[in-house]
Amino acid sequence: MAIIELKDVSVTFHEGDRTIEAVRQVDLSVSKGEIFGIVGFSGAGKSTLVRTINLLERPTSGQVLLDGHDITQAKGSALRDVRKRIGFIFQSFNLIGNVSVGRNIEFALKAGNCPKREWSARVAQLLALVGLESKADSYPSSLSGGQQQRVSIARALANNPEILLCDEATSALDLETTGEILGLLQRINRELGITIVFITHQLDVAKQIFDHVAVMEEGHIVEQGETFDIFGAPQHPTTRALVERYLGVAVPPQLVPSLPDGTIVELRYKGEDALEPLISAVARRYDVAINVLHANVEYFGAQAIGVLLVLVSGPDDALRAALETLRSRVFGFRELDRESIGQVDAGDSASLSASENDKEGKSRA
Ligand SMILES: Nc1ncnc2c1ncn2[C@@H]1O[C@H](COP(=O)(O)OP(=O)(O)OP(=O)(O)O)[C@@H](O)[C@H]1O
Repeated sequence: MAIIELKDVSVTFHEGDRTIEAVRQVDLSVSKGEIFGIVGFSGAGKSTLVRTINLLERPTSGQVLLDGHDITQAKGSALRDVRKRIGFIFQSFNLIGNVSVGRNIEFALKAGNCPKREWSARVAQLLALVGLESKADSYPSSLSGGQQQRVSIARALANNPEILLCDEATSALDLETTGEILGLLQRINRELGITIVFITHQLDVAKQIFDHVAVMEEGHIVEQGETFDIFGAPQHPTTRALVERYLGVAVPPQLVPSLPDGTIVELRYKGEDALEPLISAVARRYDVAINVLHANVEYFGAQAIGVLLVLVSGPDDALRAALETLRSRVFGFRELDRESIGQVDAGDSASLSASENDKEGKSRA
């Protein structure tokens, strides 16, 4: 059952003479209890879209539904109720620096009308949940980034929300701490049944925890579905760029001129399919040479996706027949242009990361 539905949602900003269509006609449905991810280029509209869910941003048109109820125009106590049902965590933690960790959480309890006599027990319970039992009296500045994000998670859960929105919640953290925070969020999702909507530009995050994913570009959702399907067989160029960069199928440019004649093909396959026997069988049957240039296997949840870059060479007819057989036996098949293969990685990685420069550029725009 859908806990969040966005129907034909658009958000338009006006800055002087400029009109910015940050979100365009988005339809989205998030099921109760899942972890739903939104990925895309910097400036694609991800944050704006997610902010419409708790009405931090009002849609210019379209509807936001929570549990089937239209909340788009919620005001006053109805709006407070919506906000209570939805927790929010950010990349920058947003803790109040001059009060203790415990007080940070108490502010949220107060805002949610929790009786004062229950505060101290609730703070202890929340800090235990995030593994920071001993930190109630510490100040945020004395904590590591990962610990600060744990506090912000505890604060976001103070009023027992049904939904947790995470905006680049791990982007400021190192790899190990990211893994710990993702583990905590997964536990919160499973044990407390909290639905999570998570924005990220980090495919590593997406592949570890998303059940479903939506890919955004220029305000539109260009592709959405089960994470494994979307990343395993990406259809849209933006998704392909994300996946190609992540799976690292590019060949170093300096190697390209030295490759023998032939066709370079990217084969994508489900992890359990063994490709080696297929490759040797095809090579033997058509008397062509098949050289593996690059191989990679990545796990998306429990499922693996393999990518193999091969160079197939031989007489024209045999080559065509061999390629057709390979095409019919894998679930992703793409002939690559020699000129472009060596360049895929660098260009995409620069443009896909939500770097500080991107953000500064955006705020100047
Ligand atoms: N309050 C605002 N006023 C004007 N323009 C805005 C506002 N908020 C966002 N925008 C613009 O809307 C577009 C989408 O921004 P948004 O922050 O939603 O993208 P994003 O995909 O989350 O990017 P990032 O990953 O860099 O955070 C951008 O062009 C941005 O400059």
